[in-house]
Amino acid sequence: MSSSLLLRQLSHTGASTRANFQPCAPGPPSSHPPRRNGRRRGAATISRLIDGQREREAGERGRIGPGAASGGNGWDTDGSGRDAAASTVFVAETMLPTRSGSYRLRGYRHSVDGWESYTEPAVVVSGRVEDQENVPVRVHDACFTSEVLGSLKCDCAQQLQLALEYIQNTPPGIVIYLQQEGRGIGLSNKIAAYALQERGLDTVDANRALGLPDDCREYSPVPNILEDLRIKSIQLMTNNPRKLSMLEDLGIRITGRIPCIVGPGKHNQAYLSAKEKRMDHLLEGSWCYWNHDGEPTQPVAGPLRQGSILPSSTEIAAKVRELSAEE
Ligand SMILES: Nc1nc2c(ncn2[C@@H]2O[C@H](COP(=O)(O)OP(=O)(O)OP(=O)(O)O)[C@@H](O)[C@H]2O)c(=O)[nH]1
Repeated sequence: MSSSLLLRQLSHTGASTRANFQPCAPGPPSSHPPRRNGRRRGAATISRLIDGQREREAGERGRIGPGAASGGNGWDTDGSGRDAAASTVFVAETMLPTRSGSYRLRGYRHSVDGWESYTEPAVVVSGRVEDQENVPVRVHDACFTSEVLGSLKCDCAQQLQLALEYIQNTPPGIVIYLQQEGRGIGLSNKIAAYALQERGLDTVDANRALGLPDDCREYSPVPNILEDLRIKSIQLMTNNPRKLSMLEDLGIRITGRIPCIVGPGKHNQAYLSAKEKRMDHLLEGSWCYWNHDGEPTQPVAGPLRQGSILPSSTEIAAKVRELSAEE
């Protein structure tokens, strides 16, 4: 999709330029975790690579790849003790020329289990974000099928492109890219869910039929990365109320929402409608996620809680066979 079309779509919701963007009125005092010693409760420490001994050791053991965050296992984000083992390490920065222009690209490593495993958040930066308020931020989760293969079944790749072009055209802004494929269930589980969607289930029921949560993403790297970049407050580029409230619960100051709506196509119409009807995504371009009573809207599905156990790959494969045979 061309840049101008994308910007027209933002313009439809009033967000085409920074000049005409009106941040939402802030909601009621949020339930941010209190800070201990000036630090956010639950915020992990950002340490530079030089301090990352355990992280280096984990790397040497070859444990790179989806960890607790992407599998959604063992990480409790309900506010009680999420700080225990999470930390984020800045690794390096480079300039990256792309089709949408040049960006600073920053690499991080993030662990929620004391570096037994880790994920690699990447951050795309446009303009000077340090010490700024109201910085447009897109928190984007991996979608191999659309971003690498060009799948038309969802809107993920277009949303990523929209965000990249937005921050390029109206800097400053950042895109935080997290390895949480399939809303956190992982690639093969998402493929299993797609197999069931071919048989008529929607994006929510397909996950449930496999015994998987609707959404088990967690965002613990985000406050650390914002802190590392000294970003004081953000305007979140999203249509997803769950993401807004989860980030707010992590202590992030959200001063506004920038809708991230892309036009529907033949192949993703059903998906977009399920996101709106079943997952409460704000796909009609509303500016505020706070409702008229000043309360944040409630997320429809919580993250996995500590101790939750996902079905094994054998169980998922058996379930797909069983449901296919029932037809
Ligand atoms: N389980 C599952 N995951 C999907 C499906 N289609 C896309 N995804 C994943 O969904 C994630 C993106 O989530 P979305 O619900 O599309 O959007 P969002 O990021 O929550 O909300 P926005 O910020 O408004 O984009 C990516 O990790 C994709 O890999 C699907 O049918 N099933």
